[in-house]
Amino acid sequence: MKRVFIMVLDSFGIGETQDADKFGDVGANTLGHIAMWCDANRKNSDGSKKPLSLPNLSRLGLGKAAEGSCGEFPIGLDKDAKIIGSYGYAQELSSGKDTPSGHWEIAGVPVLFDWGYFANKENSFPTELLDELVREANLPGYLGNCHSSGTVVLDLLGEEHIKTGKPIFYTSADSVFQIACHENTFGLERLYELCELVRVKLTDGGYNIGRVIARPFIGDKAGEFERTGNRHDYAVEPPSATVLQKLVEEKQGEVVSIGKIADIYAHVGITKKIKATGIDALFDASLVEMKLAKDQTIVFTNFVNFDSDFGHRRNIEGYAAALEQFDRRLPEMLALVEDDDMLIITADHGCDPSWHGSDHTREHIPVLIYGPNLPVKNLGLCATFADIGQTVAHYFDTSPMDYGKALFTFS
Ligand SMILES: O=P(O)(O)O[C@H]1O[C@H](CO)[C@@H](O)[C@H]1O
Ligand SMILES: [Mn+2]
Ligand SMILES: [Mn+2]
Repeated sequence: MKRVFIMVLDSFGIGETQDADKFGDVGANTLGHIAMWCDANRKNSDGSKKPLSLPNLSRLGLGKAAEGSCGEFPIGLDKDAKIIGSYGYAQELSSGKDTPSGHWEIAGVPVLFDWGYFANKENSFPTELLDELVREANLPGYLGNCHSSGTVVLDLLGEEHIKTGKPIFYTSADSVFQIACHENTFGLERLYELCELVRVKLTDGGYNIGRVIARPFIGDKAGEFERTGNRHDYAVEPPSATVLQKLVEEKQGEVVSIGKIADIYAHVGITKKIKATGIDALFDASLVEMKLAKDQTIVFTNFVNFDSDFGHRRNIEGYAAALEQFDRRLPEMLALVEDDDMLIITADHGCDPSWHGSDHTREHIPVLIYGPNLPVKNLGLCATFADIGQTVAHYFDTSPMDYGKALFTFS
């Protein structure tokens, strides 16, 4: 039975890439800096040090992959862990350090063109586009129109939004048009409709923007607003067939999306979609689908919370605790990996919570691959995230991907 389980820890980078200077990210290291922070700051109740503890990811080779990536073993992780899988680190060929680029490249399709960006920090969106939106969606106006962190912008403009009914438009260093609206006062369906309109305008207008993101929230006043699990991403389609699409079309296989995966691939090459909110719920859903998975199936989960709740929020302590929570549950997942299966634990970019600003960071991703019948070896540097997609293509014996090299041979 052939099954692949891909777990993306969204934003879990393990050290700067060679081209990090182009992104202002020289020195960024999501895992390394979390580990350093824990070693320096975290204490047990008796006052003793409480370093980062990831024993199960360490058994999959995380510490050694990170050491390969940046030259330093993450402080606190177990250097002597008995390694049970293959481990390495990958650099990104894609031009951006965003979620779709990272995921598409993992599935064998790097983004070699340049996305469009709204580069201006203030008055970020073109006036003619905003005017059209106001007219066609019958809006009383808009708020924001700037670069911002999505939680900061709520504290700043959430109350005014409730009072005026004007949606909050904002963007970031990514190729995104984000819209925050109150679920009750503005209405969730109305927010989705507005996003759909913006998606059409951006595509038809040739803006080349990767995603429109609906950011619904609840609460009554600044400091108490909360974003809900009803976030919805409207992505463009990958430029060519991903390994997901090849498995479905060439082998009549199944691809089960858990969390944001379906949205990220614009629903192309996905046969089943499960939504879940929070690391535990995403983990639970992954276990359920792994148990149900038949031959020729990929179960593909995106753990968005590492990025959205901790990376962008620059919350080092929270990121560390979330990693430990994931790690504690990992034995439940390892127990479901059968003889011919392949479990891949990886990431889509970095988002160093110790870094300036609130954007992603250009980093290597970990490539941790486990299966009872697979080799245990150091994979070293993978020249592209697409090595993962090519490995999966070889494993399922689909037509090969244009990018990446298979990390193993399969008989
Ligand atoms: O600050 P929030 O709203 O979480 O936004 C972040 O989430 C977007 C999608 O990952 C990124 O482009 C970044 O802007
Ligand atoms: Mn991401
Ligand atoms: Mn992000």
